[in-house]
Amino acid sequence: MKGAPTDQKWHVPATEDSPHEGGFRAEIDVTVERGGPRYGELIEQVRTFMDKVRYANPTPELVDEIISDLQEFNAKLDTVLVDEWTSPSGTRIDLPARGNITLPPYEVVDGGEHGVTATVEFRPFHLGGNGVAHGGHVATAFDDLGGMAAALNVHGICRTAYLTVNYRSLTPLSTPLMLRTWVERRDDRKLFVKGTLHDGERLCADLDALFIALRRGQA
Ligand SMILES: CCCCCCCC(=O)SCCNC(=O)CCNC(=O)[C@H](O)C(C)(C)COP(=O)(O)OP(=O)(O)OC[C@H]1O[C@@H](n2cnc3c(N)ncnc32)[C@H](O)[C@@H]1OP(=O)(O)O
Repeated sequence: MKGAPTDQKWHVPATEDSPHEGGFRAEIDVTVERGGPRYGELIEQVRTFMDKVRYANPTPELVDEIISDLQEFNAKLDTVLVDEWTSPSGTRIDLPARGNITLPPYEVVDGGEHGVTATVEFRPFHLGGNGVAHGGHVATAFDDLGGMAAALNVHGICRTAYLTVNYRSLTPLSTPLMLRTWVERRDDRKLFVKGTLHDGERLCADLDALFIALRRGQA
């Protein structure tokens, strides 16, 4: 179990009356095959690159060289672009944060209708200032894992209506932290979600959020 609970039914096949038009796809094609066995290493290299860029002070010559290398990489990827529904970044549930490069890497250790428990590690590039995590990245982790708790509770797609993060103490970088989210109350399509982020015993932040279960075909 890494980017999502693997004992849940993620692959939802489309039926005749649920065409792939408008709203979320009727068929969410979850597979751990796309991108191949080393796709996770690619994502990890991208994250490491962002860590280095955040802290490097390159010479103008090195900047020229890296731009040229990146242009080559981007041209290679241009030949294999697909839509969001079939890109491995975001659907590889076997990888930290489902292989989604935009998320702080987390690993789900438990997840179901009762809520989600995950370890999350903010990377050096998630720096806010003075050596600790940027509050926006903390909110991103809460949004994704709060949304996952809501989705597992209703067995459907949910969108964030509001998300309040209380920053209780500093959130360290490069440290395994424990993030928990759970649905405290459900009122029809409204899911009131709570969450906590701990560094050991210390509470770094907590969450109070509302997620709305989407109607069929809703964007
Ligand atoms: C596993 C991966 C998980 C990933 C999770 C990531 C989640 C995200 O980041 S989603 C992106 C950020 N969110 C958005 O862009 C949402 C933008 N907003 C919207 O699309 C809509 O406003 C949406 C869907 C939230 C609600 O719209 P809609 O479905 O028409 O519901 P609507 O009728 O307005 O509201 C439903 C109920 O919620 C209440 N509600 C809606 N928004 C709010 C709010 N901000 N505060 C309080 N109550 C609210 C309404 O009052 C209503 O209550 P009641 O049923 O008691 O009258």
